[in-house]
Amino acid sequence: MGLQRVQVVVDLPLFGAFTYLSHFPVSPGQRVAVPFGNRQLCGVVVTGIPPEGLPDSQLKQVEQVFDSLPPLSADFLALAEFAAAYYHFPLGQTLFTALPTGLREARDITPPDERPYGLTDAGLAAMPAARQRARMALWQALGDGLLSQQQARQITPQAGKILADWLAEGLVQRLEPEIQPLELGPSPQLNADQQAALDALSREPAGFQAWLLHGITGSGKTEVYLQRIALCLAQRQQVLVLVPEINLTPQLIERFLQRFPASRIAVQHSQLAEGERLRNWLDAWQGRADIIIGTRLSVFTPMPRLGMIVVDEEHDGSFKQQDGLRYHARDLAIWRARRAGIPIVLGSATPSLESVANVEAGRYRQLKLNQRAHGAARLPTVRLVDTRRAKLVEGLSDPVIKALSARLERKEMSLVFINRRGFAPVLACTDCGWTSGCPRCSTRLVLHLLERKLRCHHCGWEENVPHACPECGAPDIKPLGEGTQRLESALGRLFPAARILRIDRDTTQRKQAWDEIYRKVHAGEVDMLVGTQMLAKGHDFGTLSLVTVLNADGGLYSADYRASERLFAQLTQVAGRAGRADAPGEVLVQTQWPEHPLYQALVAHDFDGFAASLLQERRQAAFPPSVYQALLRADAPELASATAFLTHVRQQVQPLAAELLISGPAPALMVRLANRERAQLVLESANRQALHRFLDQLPPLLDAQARQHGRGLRWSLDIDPQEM
Ligand SMILES: Nc1ncnc2c1ncn2[C@@H]1O[C@H](COP(=O)(O)OP(=O)(O)OP(=O)(O)O)[C@@H](O)[C@H]1O
Ligand SMILES: [Zn+2]
Repeated sequence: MGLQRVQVVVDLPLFGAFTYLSHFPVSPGQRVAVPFGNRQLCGVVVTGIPPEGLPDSQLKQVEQVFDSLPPLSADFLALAEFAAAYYHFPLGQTLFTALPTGLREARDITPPDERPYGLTDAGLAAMPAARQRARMALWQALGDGLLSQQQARQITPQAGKILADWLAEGLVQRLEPEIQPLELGPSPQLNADQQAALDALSREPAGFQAWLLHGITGSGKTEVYLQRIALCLAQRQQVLVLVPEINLTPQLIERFLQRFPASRIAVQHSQLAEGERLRNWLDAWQGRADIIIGTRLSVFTPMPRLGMIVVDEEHDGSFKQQDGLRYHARDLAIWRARRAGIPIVLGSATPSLESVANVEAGRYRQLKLNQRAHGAARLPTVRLVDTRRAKLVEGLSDPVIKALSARLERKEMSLVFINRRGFAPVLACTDCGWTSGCPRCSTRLVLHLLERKLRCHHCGWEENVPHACPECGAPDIKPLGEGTQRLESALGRLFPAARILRIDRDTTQRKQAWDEIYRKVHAGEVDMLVGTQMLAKGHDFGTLSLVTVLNADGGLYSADYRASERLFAQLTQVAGRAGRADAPGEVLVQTQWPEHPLYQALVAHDFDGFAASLLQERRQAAFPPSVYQALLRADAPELASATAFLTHVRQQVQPLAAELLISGPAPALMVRLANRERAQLVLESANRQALHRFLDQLPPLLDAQARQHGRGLRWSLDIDPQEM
């Protein structure tokens, strides 16, 4: 075999592949060790024709081929190539993001051979002497059927050594494991909506189809997934289930284990120990795992027998990665399902407007679950408490205090929800309801208290903070959504006897935190749960009968045009924790704007109406999903350099930007982060192809421009950005 030229990518921020010579036969997807500068790096061979021209003498050579594992599959490479192209990110870094850490290093990985042992004909005839107890026991057990390494070790601790000897002597052989017949744990009788959804999902001929399973909170969406997954497993297909970070609870995994006791379920998330993540990844790739449940990064897990993808809580923000490869796992999952020719089910009680628009456009088909699944459970009654005229004690209105005491007396659990999430502060007049809007964009101006400025984070408009309301002249204008931190201790003072459990990022850091929370809740050791948005996700707390929401208004008039979509989803989800069992649920929302359409829709449980009006607004204002956006971010030690860089870029690219609208530079919502200051350009177009054709040309140009602006400057592109 002579020298072969191959294209290799490495884990560095460099676009394009590098050409190497190889003495070894290699194919795309093979991991190799290559010299790079004065280091040795792990590389992955990719498809693509090496450029002509360079003489062999100028090329370096592949130093090693890691061939204990087969090359990465064509499907895996294709997904990475698509992600790199779509997110305009270097292919090398994209590929390495998609790999588990163990495979990112320049070393060979030998997967454990998990095939069981069986006796050969020679082995069958070679009965050990009776005094060799261990050998005899093992030989007899093998006579009854195949044994895994682990089962053999349970028979005798010397099994490893004995089996290795016998393998060398040809007395045993390693065989493909027997396929376990599918076993199903007990499942409830589906209600009519669930059955109709399952029938629709099962009736379709094989092939790609995106489904939106839109079911109210507690309507039994998970049950529909489980029963549809059973059909895949019965056909020996693998299933990928993507869930938001916070929903990957032991309870969820337990539910899968109980339903599919004989199937192999592997978990993938970033907190998993490196070894376990690699093992699970290999199990998926080599077809041993039947079900992969994981967070966004598991969308890349190679699965040769993939038969269906489920994306639970598809609206959840954690599916979008916010740094490095800024991918959206739901969107990549759709691409993957299309390429594989399989169905994908997106589930939510509050689908994203993107998905609602895709249903309208006929790209997705919608299935609805309109009733709660559990026996007599109903959606909770939602009431608004007008706080404009009410007297508040420690931020709590009289109806809220009364409702909390009533639950305490009845020994039912309540949830007090505080929205601490940083909705950027917007000024509002408490008299007439005026809020600080941008004169040039349909967004709100953000209050920067230190500089006493109002700024638009879309176009960069800036003005001084007014002393009185520009609309009605009242002096009482103040930022929305302030002051809730002290709530927990306030509740403690108001209800000294109550057992209060606070749930937020701090209290759920530890690994077992959620287990402990569930244990306490289900043991009846909690009267009031106090918490932030983490509580709004798909938890099932059983006996919860009251939810109170104290300071949601901040999200109503936020500078971020997605804020009302998020707020509605969040309130619907948190309200949905109430009344899931037999006790009817009640939700009280304190607000200064009870007339606001968002709250009216919440009271009426009218997701469809509210989503339609939001979509209408987005179309009028030309915001996503009616246009496609990309953000060009720059950061530097000082805002001025980031802004100057973007101004130059803008001047330079303007002639290329037909069919595009470029806005900015504007400071980012959070200007200062980790001692760097950030600004951005918004690039948008109603034509996705035009936007991407434009973006294709950007990286080299940005690199060149950045070099002129000195070392301190960094840029990044965010395609379909979720945070402005
Ligand atoms: N057909 C059914 N009959 C009785 N109980 C059911 C049925 N389907 C689901 N359940 C139960 O109802 C509860 C809610 O179901 P599930 O968790 O599947 O709903 P969900 O729609 O995924 O909920 P959410 O999105 O609000 O978290 C669970 O306790 C589940 O076991
Ligand atoms: Zn503006």
